[in-house]
Amino acid sequence: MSGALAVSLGDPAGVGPEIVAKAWALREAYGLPPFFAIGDRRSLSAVSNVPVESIAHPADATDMFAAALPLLQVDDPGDIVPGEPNLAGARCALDSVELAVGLARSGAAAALVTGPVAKAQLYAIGFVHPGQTEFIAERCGVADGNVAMMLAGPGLRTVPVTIHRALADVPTALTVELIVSRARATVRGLQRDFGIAEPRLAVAGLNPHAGEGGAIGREEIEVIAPAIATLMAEGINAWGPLAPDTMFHAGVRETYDAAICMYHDQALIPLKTLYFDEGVNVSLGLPIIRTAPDHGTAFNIAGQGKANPRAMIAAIALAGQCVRNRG
Ligand SMILES: NC(=O)C1=CN([C@@H]2O[C@H](COP(=O)(O)OP(=O)(O)OC[C@H]3O[C@@H](n4cnc5c(N)ncnc54)[C@H](O)[C@@H]3O)[C@@H](O)[C@H]2O)C=CC1
Ligand SMILES: NCC(=O)COP(=O)(O)O
Repeated sequence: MSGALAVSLGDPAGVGPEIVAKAWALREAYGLPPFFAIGDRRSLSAVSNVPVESIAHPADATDMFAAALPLLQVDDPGDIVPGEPNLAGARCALDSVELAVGLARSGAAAALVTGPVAKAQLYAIGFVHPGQTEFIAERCGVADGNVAMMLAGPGLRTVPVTIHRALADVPTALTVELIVSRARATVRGLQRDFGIAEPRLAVAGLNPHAGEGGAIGREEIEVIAPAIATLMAEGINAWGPLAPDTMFHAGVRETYDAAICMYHDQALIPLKTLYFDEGVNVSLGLPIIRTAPDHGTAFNIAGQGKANPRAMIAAIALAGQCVRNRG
């Protein structure tokens, strides 16, 4: 692989710096590709003793990686206290992602892995996107509907069609066009980044029992089934709408490569229940590769040495695998 991966540390008061430092310490055990951190050095030194070396350019990271965690410094003008987020930290987290996206877009970084940010903190500094996924898509010039947020574990991949939306708004936000565009992005991503030639998509219903023939809701008949028909007409191997409560058991999981889900928790609850410690969030449909651990900032344990780095390790490893798959 040419070039190191850029890993933003996320909120300086969250577990991001700790799990990135731990991932570096475990780089040989997990065979991780070279990466460099982007963020404030103080957030690392507050939680870890791993050696950290500042770099001026990503090209310097690969040679240094064996001896120290390379760091591109982004200043956080506030106090950094693990577990106590503030707005300066949110600004630092956002600046770090911004820098990392630019490096990935220019080819200076092979891929982008983002540490966890607190959305409420970002909103408080004027961040207008629902999450990092939409922000990165915009910076890459990709329309929101053409990116898919996929959560991936060893035996399950799920994609929510509507993402960070109030549940009350989901039925009106669900359209044939949105389901089709997310599914297309999923198929292209599975082909390009995961090497799956003919991805199989299982499409969930919205209502209990997938609407029970219209008796418990009509979205399946009026929106989801027409979207599936459109996908099938394009030659995409998609089927459903499936009853959401039964499509995640082990036997059914074996029959598809990704589950297209109608809302955030329908997709993330099964994934995090089965694979919280190793779940990866992958943005599909972008010109760059972007992954992240599935979990959040975990302020309640930040700075206590308790954070499990496995999801960050899985995110770095998967980004490296996607780089290789893209060739
Ligand atoms: N990709 C991202 O940047 C994401 C950010 N978030 C943000 O994170 C913040 C907190 O969200 P929560 O719902 O509390 O979810 P969370 O994932 O931060 O924490 C949920 C529970 O899991 C534990 N946990 C999380 N990561 C862990 C780790 N690596 N090792 C051990 N235990 C861990 C926490 O201590 C907590 O008990 C929110 O502001 C949300 O916006 C949430 C999900 C993803
Ligand atoms: N719940 C998933 C999540 O919050 C991921 O959001 P982001 O990667 O778009 O910031």
